[in-house]
Amino acid sequence: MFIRLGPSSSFLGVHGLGFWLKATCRVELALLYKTKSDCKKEEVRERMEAGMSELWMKKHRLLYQAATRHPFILSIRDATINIASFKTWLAQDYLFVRAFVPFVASVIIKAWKESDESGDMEVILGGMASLEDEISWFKREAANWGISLSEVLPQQANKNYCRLLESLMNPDVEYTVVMTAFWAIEAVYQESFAHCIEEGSKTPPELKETCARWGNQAFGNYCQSLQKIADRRLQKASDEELKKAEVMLMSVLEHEVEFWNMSRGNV
Ligand SMILES: Cc1ncc(CNC=O)c(N)n1
Repeated sequence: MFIRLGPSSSFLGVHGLGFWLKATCRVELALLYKTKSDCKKEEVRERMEAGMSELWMKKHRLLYQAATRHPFILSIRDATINIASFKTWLAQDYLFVRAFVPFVASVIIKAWKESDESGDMEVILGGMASLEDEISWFKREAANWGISLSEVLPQQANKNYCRLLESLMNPDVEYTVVMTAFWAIEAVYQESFAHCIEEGSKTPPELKETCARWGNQAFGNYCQSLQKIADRRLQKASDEELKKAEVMLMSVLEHEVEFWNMSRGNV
């Protein structure tokens, strides 16, 4: 089902990727909304049954695969990973997760103010609570690998991604749009790392704990809860809000690709 992109694939090359994806995806987006009025019955049914998130994952599958089957992830899975790449990712991700905490806090505020379902709060709060454990884990893991986290500086792709998170904290950004982004951010990690612990993977033992952190079933269930919230909101959303959420999903996926690219040290 998934197209494997080889480690040397020029598709994922840093130069031109963002531009190419943006250009093609904008065209796709224009097509979707142009044809809304003559939308086929099956499409309407699919949208109702599958949920918007699943439909968008199919529609943007190349971008989704680029984010969830990145050469960095494939190199963990086939044990060809260069440990320097892993350390770069670990240190950069620690900084990202610290910026992710205030983002999740802002989602809790929006859930409280805007959500039509009281259960959303508990799901998001659960995610927030596990970030405390995650930050401790990053510190322990960094110490094990001899990384001094206080000396790590964010690379450009990390800064860009954190800037996106910060823009989403703006009270003007709708709950539906931030929930779509939140689900996508978590789902990319879940899908990526679950792939590294699937049967047949050759992930080195010293990296298995990292992969299990996001690839485990409980994190998978949590991602499904986020997806359900996003889909419930998307189903009720206006066309304008839907458009914003779809563009946001694509932006998250692009930022995830760029984030993985950092591990190769060529950004
Ligand atoms: C770049 C990135 N994306 C998603 C996650 C997963 N969320 C929290 O841990 C992460 N750690 N880093």
